Amino acid sequence: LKGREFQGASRIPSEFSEEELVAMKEALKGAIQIPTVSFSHEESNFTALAEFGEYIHKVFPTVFNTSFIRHEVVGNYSHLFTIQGSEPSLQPYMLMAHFDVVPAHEEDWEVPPFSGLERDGFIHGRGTLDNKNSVMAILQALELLLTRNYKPRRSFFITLGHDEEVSGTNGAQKMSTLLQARGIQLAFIVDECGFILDGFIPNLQKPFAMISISEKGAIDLMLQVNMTPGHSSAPPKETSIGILSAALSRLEQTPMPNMFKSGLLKTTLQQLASEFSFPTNIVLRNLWLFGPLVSRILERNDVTNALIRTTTALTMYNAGVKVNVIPPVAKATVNIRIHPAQTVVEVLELIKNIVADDRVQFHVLRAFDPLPISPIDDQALGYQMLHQTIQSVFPEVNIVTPGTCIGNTDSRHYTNLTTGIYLFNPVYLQPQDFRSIHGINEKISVQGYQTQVKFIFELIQNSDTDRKPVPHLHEL
Ligand SMILES: CCCCCCCC/C=C\CCCCCCCC(=O)N[C@@H](CCCCN)C(=O)O
Ligand SMILES: [Zn+2]
Ligand SMILES: [Zn+2]
Repeated sequence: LKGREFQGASRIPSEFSEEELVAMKEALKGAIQIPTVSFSHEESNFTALAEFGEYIHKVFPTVFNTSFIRHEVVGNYSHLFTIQGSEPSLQPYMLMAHFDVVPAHEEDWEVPPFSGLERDGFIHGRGTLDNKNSVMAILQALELLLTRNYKPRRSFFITLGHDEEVSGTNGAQKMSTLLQARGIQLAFIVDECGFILDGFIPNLQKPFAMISISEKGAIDLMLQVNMTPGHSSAPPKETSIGILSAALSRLEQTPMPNMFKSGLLKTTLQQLASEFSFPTNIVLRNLWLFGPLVSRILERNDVTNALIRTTTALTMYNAGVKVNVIPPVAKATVNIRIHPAQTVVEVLELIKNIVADDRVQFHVLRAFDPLPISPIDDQALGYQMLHQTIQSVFPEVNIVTPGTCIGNTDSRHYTNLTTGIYLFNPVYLQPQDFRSIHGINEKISVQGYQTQVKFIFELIQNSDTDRKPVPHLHEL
């Protein structure tokens, strides 16, 4: 299946001049230098968000001056591009990314987080993986295609959110509402989260591509205990702090059920079996027998544990007004990430049973179910387009597997427009890179970024196909 070649249109090779390669990385560096930080729902660096809009106008002039591309600013800072294809019968698709970033504490970094400095072949800074790399790579690939006189057959949208890190309610949610009002239905969406994973599984030497086809749900839950205040010189047997702490400790010490049996990680491991030598390959091929053993091993690692169960993180605690006053109220907030095989209602019930104390009140601050699981069969255009493009751009990657995003992305605001949501950032990710996302020393290799541009350049052309995807060989 080769997109444009099948249509008789000549395919534009993904080859870039030295000058273009340099311009690519310089454009990303400039984007990193704009501190588009989302601090909270109320507080963002609005000046930087506006500056980012001016910046993309400057570095991608062709995108903004092409007759078949419509650009709109939504929610003051987010960007919606409608790229009109020549074949209206082909259902459009959408490429997504976000350009807000989480804060960075400069002192902890080896290289200033908003410097975009290039060192040892890497571009350093907040947003180089999450997710300005995608914002810039999408626009860059389109700019390069347009300068080669590309005109798509299949229409597509590009949405660039400005508030993903604080829920996407002003950006993605508004763009979704706007597209819905226009009657748009999408063949598929591609957003951040999956990667080419390298070094996440012990004894697996080779990298593999994981396309997330669902993402976990979430609950922000506030627990509160009210008690009568009084003098600390004659304390009661139990205080609000003690009762709440005991409840929180029970939550931390009682893991949610292991859902390995009904999760996607099982499929991933079965697909990876052939990459291992004896006896791991036999174990992974026979998970009906070795499943309990394997899932116990997966529980030991924080990332794989997050993939097999709902997790409960104690993130905020507040109590006490003065050292000699028994506090009237203690509050804590727990951030829960729901496994795709469970729901908000089920998890809340489990939480209440674990806490098992009527003095603890529960206030749900925000909750949403996991995303539905997107199809990956031979007719699933989005999955097949990504699969095909991975095979051509990363020929060294043998295995492409579906997975679950353990975080949340803006894509969850678009479930009204499509059933095919695929989360894949075409970049190599090692465990230390994973820790740099929202952590310190986030960076991307220059070559990795240039390959990401190439990937999108090819993905856009591949998506021009009007054929149903042909069956591919399964790894199983
Ligand atoms: C055997 C397989 C091993 C798999 C290893 C998986 C490695 C995980 C790879 C990537 C995960 C990166 C997650 C980044 C996307 C998350 C985006 C994010 O941080 N979103 C925020 C949204 C906040 C919205 C407001 N509350 C979040 O989830 O907190
Ligand atoms: Zn992100
Ligand atoms: Zn993030």
